[in-house]
Amino acid sequence: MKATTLLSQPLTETLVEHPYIEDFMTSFGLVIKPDSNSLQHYLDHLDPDALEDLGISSEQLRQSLDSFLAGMLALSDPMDKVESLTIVGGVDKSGKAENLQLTLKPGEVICIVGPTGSGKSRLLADIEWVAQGDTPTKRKILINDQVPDSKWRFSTEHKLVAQLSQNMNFVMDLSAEEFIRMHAESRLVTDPEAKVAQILLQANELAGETFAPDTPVTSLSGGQSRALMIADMAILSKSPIALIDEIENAGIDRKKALELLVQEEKIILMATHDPILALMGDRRVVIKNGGIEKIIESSEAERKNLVTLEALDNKLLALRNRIRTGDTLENL
Ligand SMILES: Nc1ncnc2c1ncn2[C@@H]1O[C@H](COP(=O)(O)OP(=O)(O)OP(=O)(O)O)[C@@H](O)[C@H]1O
Repeated sequence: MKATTLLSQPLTETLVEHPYIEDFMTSFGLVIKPDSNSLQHYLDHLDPDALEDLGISSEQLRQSLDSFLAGMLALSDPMDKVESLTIVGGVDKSGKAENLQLTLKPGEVICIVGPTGSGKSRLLADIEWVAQGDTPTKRKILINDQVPDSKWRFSTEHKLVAQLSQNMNFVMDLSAEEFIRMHAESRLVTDPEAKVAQILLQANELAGETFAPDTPVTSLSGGQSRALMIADMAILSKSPIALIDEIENAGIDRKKALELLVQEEKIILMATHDPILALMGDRRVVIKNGGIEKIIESSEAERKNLVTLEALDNKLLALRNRIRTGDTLENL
């Protein structure tokens, strides 16, 4: 299903095929009915004054709907299986060749490390854009050892990378359960209710503080909304690559979060300088001056130190909790 067809066909068809559009409009206080007009016609004829009363402009609504539909269509379309992703080296900022070919497989966790401005985001962007020597780094990305089909690049329906961004700005007035159900509905899964239940369960396991299914998404804490989005990404997203900026220590079980994504056979790329997360990764890609300088495999000796680091982390977490509850730190 192309977004253009979705906009031009009669609403009687669109709303049956994509029931979540109705939920989307309802969440903004708008009514949409199945009739012979198209979604485009509906959007073009919304009363600007009524929208103003609802606190949203026509452009904002359109933008929000576009990104919402892109996400939904990406979720609902079957994808080819990605068995491997290969980064073919390009050049660093001085033009020096990287001279490497790095192959990543599903179930692997790769950390991207390097100083500020070194090119970590650029590497992630090269992967997301499926670069073919046409970015400043001149890197090339292969999928299953081949130059990939351009659909990965140009179609919002085949997203290679699912990104967990740092800020979760929920604009919709929905409960956690309704929000997840809306995602699940767009998938042709046999039992969407079971998926919804599974996501809520996993999210609660990841979140430090549990939340009820009827909690409005806007009332979730930072850790809870992140936990919800990680569980949603692991269980519903079909994108074979999960890209995660730092999973900060916002009351979320980072180890379980990673395990959940690994279990779903995704390639996980994480830009982080957190020692615990770095050691949980299989490999660390070190970026310097815009190029991949080296690749470090997490060693046994490093992994052993994970226990010590976790103990330190728990100690800091306990101190943080004391600060949170108004305690003082004279006695550690
Ligand atoms: N190989 C390269 N050749 C040319 N320009 C590059 C190369 N790699 C990165 N750059 C450019 O360098 C700038 C900084 O890179 P980037 O934003 O990826 O750094 P970063 O490591 O993510 O930084 P931060 O940690 O501050 O977020 C960007 O403008 C990026 O496009």
